Amino acid sequence: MTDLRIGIIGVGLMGADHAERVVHQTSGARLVAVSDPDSARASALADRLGVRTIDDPLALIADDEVDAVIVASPGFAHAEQLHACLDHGKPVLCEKPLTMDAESSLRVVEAEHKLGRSLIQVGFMRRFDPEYAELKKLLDSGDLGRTLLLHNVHRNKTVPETFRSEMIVRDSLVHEVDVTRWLFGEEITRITVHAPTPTSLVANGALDPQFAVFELANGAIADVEVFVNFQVGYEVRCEAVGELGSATIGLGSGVLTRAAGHWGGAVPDDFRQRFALAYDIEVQRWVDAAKRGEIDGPSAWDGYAAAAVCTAGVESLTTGRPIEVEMARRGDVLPSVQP
Ligand SMILES: NC(=O)c1ccc[n+]([C@@H]2O[C@H](COP(=O)([O-])OP(=O)(O)OC[C@H]3O[C@@H](n4cnc5c(N)ncnc54)[C@H](O)[C@@H]3O)[C@@H](O)[C@H]2O)c1
Ligand SMILES: O[C@H]1[C@H](O)[C@@H](O)[C@H](O)[C@@H](O)[C@H]1O
Repeated sequence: MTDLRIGIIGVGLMGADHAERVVHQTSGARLVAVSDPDSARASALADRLGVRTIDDPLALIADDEVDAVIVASPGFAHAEQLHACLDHGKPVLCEKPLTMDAESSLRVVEAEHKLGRSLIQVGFMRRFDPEYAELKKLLDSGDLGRTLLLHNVHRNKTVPETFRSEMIVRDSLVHEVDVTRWLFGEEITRITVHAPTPTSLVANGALDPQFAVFELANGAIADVEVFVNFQVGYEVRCEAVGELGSATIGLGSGVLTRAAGHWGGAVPDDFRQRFALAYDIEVQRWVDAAKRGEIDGPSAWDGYAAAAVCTAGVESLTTGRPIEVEMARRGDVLPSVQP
């Protein structure tokens, strides 16, 4: 079968990483074009990888040589670019978040449903991380009994100055929203986001760290510490507590060294090292599925559900109150899709 010809929109940290992945790691796919308003950045990458630049992202989506699109622009640009992909019938792997709020995400879900084809996969890559996948398998096996609690830690070394309190919910906490829904197979019905004393090391007034509590439809609870200016490095941990035992992932059990009066290992700098394998698997499975006219991963509905929880999360952060999550009923929005 011929290669899937891919165009990438937004080639900052994540888009450039995906570009290298498509060129060097992914079989059955070929990178043909990139687009970024920072034209120097786009040209430098395109020259190095031997592909075209197309200034206007919507022109990249419409381009005849592009079969499928990876959207790695900032979240505020996703809605317009996703609708354009749907209008042109092109499969798209869209980095999280699907869009910045529940309402615009629901419009995307509805537009895709109208087409009658699943064209959108959302970049919730933790579902492809071997440790998370093993945890999911263990919980589904029932060996730990019913899962009652989930404790999560999500720390970034630093984030850009522009990353403010709301972004911590919509762009960072959104990962735990997705893994919680996925691990439990249940919706989050209520969210409370607490803002403890912020770190003094950020000058933009961001409420960082945050501590969120998710209440699920089945009565289970998940908690999340999200701290995006932790200084040390990238840490993502998750402990599930069941009736018969617990399981923890993300302890960084790489090489431990003992030398000169110290022992220890390395902490990755950011997500590109910690989740490298997850991104590789995610992109390969998306390419394989796109060639079959399918998706193989989190759907637009999953992106919408996460956006609905984060919309309530931002309200909780600003009011200090627990907020009920308002989510459309799946059967009303997607009448012809199995529950
Ligand atoms: N799955 C993950 O673990 C992961 C990790 C990092 C980022 N992300 C997601 O990837 C996306 C990009 O994040 P990043 O960290 O690479 O950000 P970044 O700021 O490093 O890069 C964003 C790029 O998009 C370009 N851009 C700005 N406006 C644009 C527009 N309207 N159209 C096209 N390009 C535009 C910028 O010039 C920049 O080059 C976000 O949605 C983010 O949440 C996901
Ligand atoms: O966009 C990034 C990305 O999604 C990372 O995986 C997450 O750890 C960061 O907090 C977020 O800012």
